[in-house]
Amino acid sequence: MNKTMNIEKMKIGEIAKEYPFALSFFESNKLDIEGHEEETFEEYLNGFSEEDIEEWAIDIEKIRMDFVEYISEMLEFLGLEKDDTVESLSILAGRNKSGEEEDFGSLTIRKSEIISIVGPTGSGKSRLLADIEWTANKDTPTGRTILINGELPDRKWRFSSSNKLVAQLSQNMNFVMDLTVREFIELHAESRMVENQELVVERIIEAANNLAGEKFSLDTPITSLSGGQSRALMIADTAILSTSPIVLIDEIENAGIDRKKALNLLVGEAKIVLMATHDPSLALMADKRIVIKNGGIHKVMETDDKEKEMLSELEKIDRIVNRLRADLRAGKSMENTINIINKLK
Ligand SMILES: Nc1ncnc2c1ncn2[C@@H]1O[C@H](COP(=O)(O)OP(=O)(O)OP(=O)(O)O)[C@@H](O)[C@H]1O
Repeated sequence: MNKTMNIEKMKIGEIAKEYPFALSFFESNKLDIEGHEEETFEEYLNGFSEEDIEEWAIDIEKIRMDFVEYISEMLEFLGLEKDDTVESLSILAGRNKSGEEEDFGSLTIRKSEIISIVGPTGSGKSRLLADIEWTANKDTPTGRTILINGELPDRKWRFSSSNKLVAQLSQNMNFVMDLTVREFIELHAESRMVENQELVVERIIEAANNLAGEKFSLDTPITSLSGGQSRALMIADTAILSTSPIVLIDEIENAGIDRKKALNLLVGEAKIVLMATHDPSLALMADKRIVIKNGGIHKVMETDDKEKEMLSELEKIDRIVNRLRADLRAGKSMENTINIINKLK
């Protein structure tokens, strides 16, 4: 459906919120909309007196038509007229580091699928994530192409900041801004135009503290968060605030947070999730894994039933290692945990 059809029936305040670029139309036409937020654009135009119209040589009918056309052109330019749902993401083969063609042809990942990316250090896992983030079109070192819903993606995904295709969680999380945790979350919530900000802030801090070992508060300056805490904050923030249909995760393992909880939080909704990992349990939580070798996609493997069965065993081992880590961090002897392990044998 054409979204501009009802624009004249929308209140000016709503227009400004939904189509921020409309403000530059009002400005360039010297239309002062302040205080008229509750009126529709039609009512606003009808509100001009005969004297105003004469004095300012306002052509009401022309402004009305120009406005509808402007909004419609902007929406088309930004690609917002189309349906936004991302059903699938496809990777079309490029070349490995030696310049040889990748031979997997193409790989299509559908909504709600989790894909892990594995391979030796330096093999090109982050490069693949970067290709997806940039929606590569043979314009990255790998020569790969990324399709969304089977087509070359729209321009809007590269340019829009509030409507991003991809939410990226990377290894390095260096905050330089002088903000408290609360201010940081509020800033994000504002830019995403969420309603009920206070509730969202509370949910994010709660989820973040649920992932991080050492708790932090809303008044903590973000620059004094530890690596694990800032990672936990970013994960909770992305999971709860981000509307991006694709989530890319570069190594959650070394962050000192509960990785499995983090993954569950991120995967909660119908999203496409790709994560680079060296961790067997995380890799087994994925439906498929992409094996990278020498910069190229070497093969794509399904997680088979035998491996899935192993997952619960692996989780037991992880729990023991986590316990030992907690002992270690708290300055306790690890003997107690070791005794428990021995009893389980
Ligand atoms: N197909 C390719 N063609 C050319 N350069 C590539 C290709 N794939 C990866 N590279 C380059 O190789 C380098 C290492 O890749 P990358 O950082 O993606 O490795 P990684 O697997 O993520 O490593 P780590 O496990 O250490 O994080 C990067 O500079 C990347 O741009």
